[in-house]
Amino acid sequence: MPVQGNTIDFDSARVKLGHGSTQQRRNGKPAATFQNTQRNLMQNLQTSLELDRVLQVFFSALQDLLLIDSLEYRHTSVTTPLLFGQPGLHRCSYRMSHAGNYLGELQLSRQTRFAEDELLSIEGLLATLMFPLRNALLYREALACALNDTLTGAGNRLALNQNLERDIRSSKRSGQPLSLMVLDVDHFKSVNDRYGHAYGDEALKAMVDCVTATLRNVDCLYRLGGEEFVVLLNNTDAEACHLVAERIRQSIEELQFQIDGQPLPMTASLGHATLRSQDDARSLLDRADQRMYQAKRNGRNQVIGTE
Ligand SMILES: Nc1nc2c(ncn2[C@@H]2O[C@H](COP(=O)(O)OP(=O)(O)OP(=O)(O)O)[C@@H](O)[C@H]2O)c(=O)[nH]1
Repeated sequence: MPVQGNTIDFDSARVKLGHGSTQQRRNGKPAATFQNTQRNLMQNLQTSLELDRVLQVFFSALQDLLLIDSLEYRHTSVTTPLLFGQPGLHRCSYRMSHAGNYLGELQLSRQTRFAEDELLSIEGLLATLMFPLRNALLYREALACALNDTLTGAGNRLALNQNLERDIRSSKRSGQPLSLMVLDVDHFKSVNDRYGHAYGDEALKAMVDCVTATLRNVDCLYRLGGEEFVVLLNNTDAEACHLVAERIRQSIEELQFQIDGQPLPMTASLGHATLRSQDDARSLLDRADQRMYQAKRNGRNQVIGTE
């Protein structure tokens, strides 16, 4: 597939912007088209800090000016590339950076080859995208910091509160079941006491990786605090939740975590609960929590899902 590649540092792109704006004449379109597009783009890009939205606005503006079939955006912080439109045969791609900061890779495509003056237009508009894109990436990063536990990368309590409220509303509206489980690592104090806090941290991270690997992409793990975690399972009834909880319990038991080459056996106790019509976030969490304590009292390393 033919690719016209470019590395674009936005400082130099801004120089090209002046050049491009005087030369924009495509298929008989008046020069004002580029300037109008750019002016509209400037205004519309101010309306959102969401990366998806910013790129969608940019894609629409490009399509106003040029024939473009698709836009694909990749960045190390974005797990799945963001794709708008249907990819065509010919592509031009840009690796974007500003003041030494990597801003991602953007690829445009269509069925016919891009002409030089079109590439100039694209670069001119890319310069307009620079600050909104940088701000959207910073916003994303700030959100991730605000909503994730810094040690383990699991969601934090704020994220749990937000998502649980949202999921309860959606479950009550749709009638789809919603379950959650509370997980607490067993005898974790003895890990810290025996090996030190730093190794305790490593053990917690390994446990979180293990639980995450056991979950579907749509299921989320949150750290309530200390060695206590919550897993939120949408569209999941009590029976299915029990199976998932049992799978998690087993995978933690089988986790081959080592400290200085020595195996460190780890287990966890889990309690789960499924949303009832009269439940709110507090009562649902409390019920799962009580069952987790029941599992502790029963001897730990087990799952309890009914009273
Ligand atoms: N390394 C590390 N330890 C933590 C962290 N947060 C909490 N802890 C420790 O986790 C331990 C929890 O101890 P307890 O509440 O007594 O529970 P436990 O020893 O796991 O015993 P049971 O829950 O009854 O099975 C304490 O030693 C805390 O210091 C953390 O971020 N890192």
